[in-house]
Amino acid sequence: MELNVQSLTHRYGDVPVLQDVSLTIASGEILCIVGPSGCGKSTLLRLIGGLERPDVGRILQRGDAPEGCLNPLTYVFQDFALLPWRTVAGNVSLVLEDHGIRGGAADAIINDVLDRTKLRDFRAALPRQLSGGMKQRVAIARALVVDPAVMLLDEPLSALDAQTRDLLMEDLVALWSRQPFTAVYVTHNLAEAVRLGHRIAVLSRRPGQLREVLDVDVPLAERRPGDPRLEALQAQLWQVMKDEAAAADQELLHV
Ligand SMILES: Nc1ncnc2c1ncn2[C@@H]1O[C@H](COP(=O)(O)OP(=O)(O)OP(=O)(O)O)[C@@H](O)[C@H]1O
Repeated sequence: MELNVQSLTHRYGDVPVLQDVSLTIASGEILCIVGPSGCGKSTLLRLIGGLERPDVGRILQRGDAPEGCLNPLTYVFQDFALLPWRTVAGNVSLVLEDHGIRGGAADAIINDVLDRTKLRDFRAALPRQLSGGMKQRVAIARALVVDPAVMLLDEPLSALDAQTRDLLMEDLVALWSRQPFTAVYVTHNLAEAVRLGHRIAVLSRRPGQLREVLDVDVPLAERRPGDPRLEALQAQLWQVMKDEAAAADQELLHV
């Protein structure tokens, strides 16, 4: 399924947050959204996911969701948002229960997704027993279990240390390589964007306007930390963002 974001403009009270943002997210593509702090990245994701309605503009979903898709759009948040009293398998199964899928049919789907996210040995663990990286794997498994048409990820790795972030990025690439998914991935981390995005959309400071969309021509599976092609792209991104980030920083200081 392709997403077509058309001329989104949004404000909260007197504060304009997004200004005339248009984007297309192709089926099977990971689009990263970067931009200075407070420029409206999370707002854009919420509008795309239908959690809020834009003041102006619209989001069109084109094409069919995958066969077996239970929810066309699913979220992965920075803070994992797991139910602490449910096991790993229990957190992942919740949405299946909501759809009336139980017993053997549910087990087969859960086992598959736990295998794909390297969680099979942890199915009976509770969230409090897990590291941050494992908790986020559970959140990713919970998002994948509905076979979404599009995954919406809001700073999913920001709460994790650098090594864990790197492992999770490898896992996301492996997941995508095995079974490509469509994703919109918000991050303030440019290294993450060049590692995971097929394209990277750069927003200006608030109100966020689309400054540039860069293609990352290196195949996902070939991307490694320290790759000079990715570092050059990251430098190019920073060049686009630098003045905007500095201005956004000043705004925050003087509020
Ligand atoms: N529900 C809301 N009500 C009022 N203002 C809001 C609401 N949500 C966000 N804002 C404001 O809108 C602006 C954009 O917020 P948003 O979280 O979308 O930006 P962001 O780019 O994701 O920020 P960050 O990089 O800091 O996470 C900010 O000024 C924020 O304070």
